[in-house]
Amino acid sequence: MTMRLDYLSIFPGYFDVLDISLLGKAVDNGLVEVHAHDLRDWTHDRHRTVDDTPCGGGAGMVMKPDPWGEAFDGIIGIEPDPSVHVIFPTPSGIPFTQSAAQELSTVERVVFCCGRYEGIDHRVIDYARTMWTVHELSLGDYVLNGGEVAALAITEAVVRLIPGFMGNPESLAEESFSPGQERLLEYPLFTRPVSWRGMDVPEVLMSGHHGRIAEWRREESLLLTRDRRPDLTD
Ligand SMILES: NC(=O)c1ccno1
Repeated sequence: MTMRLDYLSIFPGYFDVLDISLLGKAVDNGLVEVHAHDLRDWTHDRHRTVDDTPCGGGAGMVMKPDPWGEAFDGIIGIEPDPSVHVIFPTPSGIPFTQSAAQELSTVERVVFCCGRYEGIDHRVIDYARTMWTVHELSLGDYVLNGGEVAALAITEAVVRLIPGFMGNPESLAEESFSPGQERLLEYPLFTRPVSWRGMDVPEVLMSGHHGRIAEWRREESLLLTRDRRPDLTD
């Protein structure tokens, strides 16, 4: 399966980075197909206007619905299709989690709608919900200047889970938040040299005793999770 990823933004250049590293390799080996679009290509005035003042007053500008609607028509189509997943990165979205990344890694088409200014006219989201499967997703309780960086983060979290993307799928099994990890944070990692600036790799990790190593790692994960993310252990 090839996953098609579309990005709608007034700064499509943000997505040039997807040609680099593993994501670039995923494109080269046909796992993903990436299309970045400039929302202004669906405007019709000299200034290629995409925003206007908010109805009801308030600071800043709101993204007009018209360019979004025409871009949807051109990029996705005018027929409803729930197999298309449309993502609006927004601080008011539901928290984006590893399980959401896992679910999205199995779909064939994802369209990212990257808002700017104060946000997108809500009718755009309401319209999208009548046509496709919509996700309003938040990376965390903070505000970015737009959805582009969040779209890149979500892309990386999703694409790396596509079968065939990671050279060694085993490396996914023990990461933080991996399925079967009981929502535990990953244990501390070490490699050679065994001694570095007066600090040594924990002896148990050099013992070759797999049972003890597994026990040490689980204990470290439990301690780390309890300390940093007690919410995960509820
Ligand atoms: N917190 C977020 O995910 C976000 C997306 C756009 N601005 O903030």
